[in-house]
Amino acid sequence: MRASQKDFESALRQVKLWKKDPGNEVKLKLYALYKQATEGPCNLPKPGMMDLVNKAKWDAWSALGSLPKETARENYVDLVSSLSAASEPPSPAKPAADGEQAGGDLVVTSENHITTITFNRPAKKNAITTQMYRDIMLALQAASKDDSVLTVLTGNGDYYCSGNDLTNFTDIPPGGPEEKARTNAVLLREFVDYFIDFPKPLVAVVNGPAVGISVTILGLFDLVYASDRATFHTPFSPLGLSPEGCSSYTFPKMMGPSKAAEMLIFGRKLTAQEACAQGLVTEVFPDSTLQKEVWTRLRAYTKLPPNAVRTSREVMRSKGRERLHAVNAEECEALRQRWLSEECASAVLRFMSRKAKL
Ligand SMILES: CCCC/C=C/CC(=O)SCCNC(=O)CCNC(=O)[C@H](O)C(C)(C)COP(=O)(O)OP(=O)(O)OC[C@H]1O[C@@H](n2cnc3c(N)ncnc32)[C@H](O)[C@@H]1OP(=O)(O)O
Repeated sequence: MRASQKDFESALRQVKLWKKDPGNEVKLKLYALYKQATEGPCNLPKPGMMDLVNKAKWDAWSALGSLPKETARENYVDLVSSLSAASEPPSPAKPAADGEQAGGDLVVTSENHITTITFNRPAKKNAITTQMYRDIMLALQAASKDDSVLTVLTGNGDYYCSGNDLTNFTDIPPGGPEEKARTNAVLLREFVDYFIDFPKPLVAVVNGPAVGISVTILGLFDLVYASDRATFHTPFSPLGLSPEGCSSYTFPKMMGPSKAAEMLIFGRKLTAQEACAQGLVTEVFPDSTLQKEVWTRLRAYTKLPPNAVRTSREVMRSKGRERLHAVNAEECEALRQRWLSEECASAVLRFMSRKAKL
């Protein structure tokens, strides 16, 4: 059945009522279909390379070619109705009370003296959004004060985490790319500082492939247990980026400068066994037994005298903390500049256009 002008207007009103941001990809599709339905094919000049947002919008609209206005209107109505019918948006993450589970892109649970923070965006391979960085910091703040002995980070689905959500870079504020780069650098520095200063043992249960920042911060963890399906990938150079999470310091210290260079400069992806041999991973488990073996072990660790555990950790960590803060500051400044580079802009556009399924 063809969508009428009334259906189209009703879909436009419906979009305004959505409580949850549908994400940049959906917004781009809606934008393109709206423009095509109301103005016809795109005949605007192509925006400059660094004007990421307008360039992405232009690409999405232009990709519709000579699609008739009526078909665009119909596709818009169909898209809105399919999205409106989809499941209710999850609630935002919050630090949980004992045993409580919060839904959303981040799930925080606290049970048996273990606080677990789970990346919960499996459809996006658990890519970390700006909100998730903030929610992780809130969760760490709460976990540092609760009665847990250990804090665990893990992922839901086939990935542990695909790193920074690359669409973070498309939402340019009024101050332009410079302001975006500055606020990202502040956010990143604060985020990594939370891991440097966290007072209790941090454990990663790496259930699948890990990319980018989810790999680099592992150098700040006490234990890293990985599935034999996990891989460890830091593709910074291809993205026009440079290392973060203090990895420029922790990785060479842990695996030697040359192995660290292979990962951090040349983007070599490590298997779980290789990462274990390099000291990044504590132990590798068959995927089928990972959960059972790891959680049994962690529960046993929580029975250890908690003050002794904290004291041992503090004496192991305190000496390097100041250095780590300095490294973090330096890495964030380098990244602030990288984010403004054409190399980085092209890489993000490449990723976005790969995904433009309009
Ligand atoms: C402000 C602080 C900044 C800190 C900076 C940190 C630096 C980094 O973390 S750099 C690393 C950034 N991450 C990446 O480069 C990974 C990009 N993703 C991929 O290469 C691939 O998606 C994958 C290898 C992880 C998985 O490939 P696969 O073919 O199996 O699945 P896809 O169809 O590509 O992905 C499914 C779905 O997930 C979306 N997605 C995956 N990763 C990201 C991401 N990092 N950012 C945003 N979205 C991501 C992907 O677009 C797909 O979505 P759709 O199904 O809607 O198309």
